[in-house]
Amino acid sequence: MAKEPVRVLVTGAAGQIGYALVPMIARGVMLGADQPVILHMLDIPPAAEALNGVKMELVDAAFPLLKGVVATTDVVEACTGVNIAVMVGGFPRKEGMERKDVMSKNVSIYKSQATALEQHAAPNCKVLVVANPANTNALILKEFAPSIPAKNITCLTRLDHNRALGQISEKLNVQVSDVKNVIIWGNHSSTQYPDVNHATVKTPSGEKPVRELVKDDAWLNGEFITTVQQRGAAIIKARKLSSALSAASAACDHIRDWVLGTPEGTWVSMGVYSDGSYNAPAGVIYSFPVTCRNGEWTIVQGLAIDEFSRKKLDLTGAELTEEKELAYSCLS
Ligand SMILES: NC(=O)c1ccc[n+]([C@@H]2O[C@H](COP(=O)([O-])OP(=O)(O)OC[C@H]3O[C@@H](n4cnc5c(N)ncnc54)[C@H](O)[C@@H]3O)[C@@H](O)[C@H]2O)c1
Ligand SMILES: O=C(O)C[C@H](O)C(=O)O
Repeated sequence: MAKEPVRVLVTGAAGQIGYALVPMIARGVMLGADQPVILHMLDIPPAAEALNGVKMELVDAAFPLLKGVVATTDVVEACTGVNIAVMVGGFPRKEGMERKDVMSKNVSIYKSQATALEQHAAPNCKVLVVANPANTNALILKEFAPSIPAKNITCLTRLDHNRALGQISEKLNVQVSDVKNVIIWGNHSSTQYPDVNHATVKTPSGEKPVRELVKDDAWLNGEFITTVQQRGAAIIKARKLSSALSAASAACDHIRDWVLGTPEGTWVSMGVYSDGSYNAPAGVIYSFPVTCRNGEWTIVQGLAIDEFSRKKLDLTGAELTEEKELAYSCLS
């Protein structure tokens, strides 16, 4: 029997990530090739005409899984009945800006959209915040939508996770799909800590630790980390626009693994509401290694954290605590 359609909201759908993301969702990349979808697309009035153009293209693409399109500038209409909300709407960082610089514009958007989601989304709606500062926008959304369970509100660090996999695969000249279990700890910002201490590569003679294969701790503790931390800025410098196709693809990976589950023996990175695991600050949205099953994520516990990593986990945690304060001061 055919599955019932899932309603997926994309905010900021007339923007660059939106333009890359909606066809991926409509093709089944996010929820599977047998899962019909109804797309809800929200943008602001100045982008209404462009949004309508995206809707026209979705119709023209004749996607078999796409069972309907709602394109609107009305936040209540956009949020009504949605099962999944991908929050991309906001103002992107320009060259020379830190993600924090876009804080005040974006947190107020997330405060008001929290209320609309809380009141109108389907029960158990899963929320992924992409717009920067992603962790803190997600936290504000959580704080102002108290009836949405905290476990349903996440932010995107899968792009950073995928960037780390990509760097290791290039360094070792191996398939990216053979590399797994990197971790992004903390904030989706330049303080994030991409950690390879538990990462492995599938080789003809079994799974081997990344450190053993790379045999270059100076690179792993130096250039590898800064390349991943600064990759967003490098893309902005090269394209004069922030990353879009890789961000859209990572958003699909995030939701797919959350809903359909992570493969056995594999974890992924997700920004989730911190319970203080690994002595990260509790009460902020912090990126952890997680596994997913039956639509729920669980933080992977018991990984050894060395002294080098400890400092980096603390540094990015401190930035999130500071961002939380800054966000509240912007809202007051
Ligand atoms: N977490 C990540 O890994 C990651 C990666 C890339 C980009 N980003 C962030 O994603 C966001 C979107 O990036 P983009 O390149 O698509 O930007 P963009 O400017 O091309 O698109 C953003 C869209 O949001 C719309 N918008 C603005 N305010 C809105 C509101 N209140 N409600 C609904 N829509 C609204 C704009 O009109 C625009 O169409 C930015 O904040 C960017 O920094 C995050
Ligand atoms: O770096 C940015 O501002 C854009 C995005 O967050 C990215 O990581 O590419």
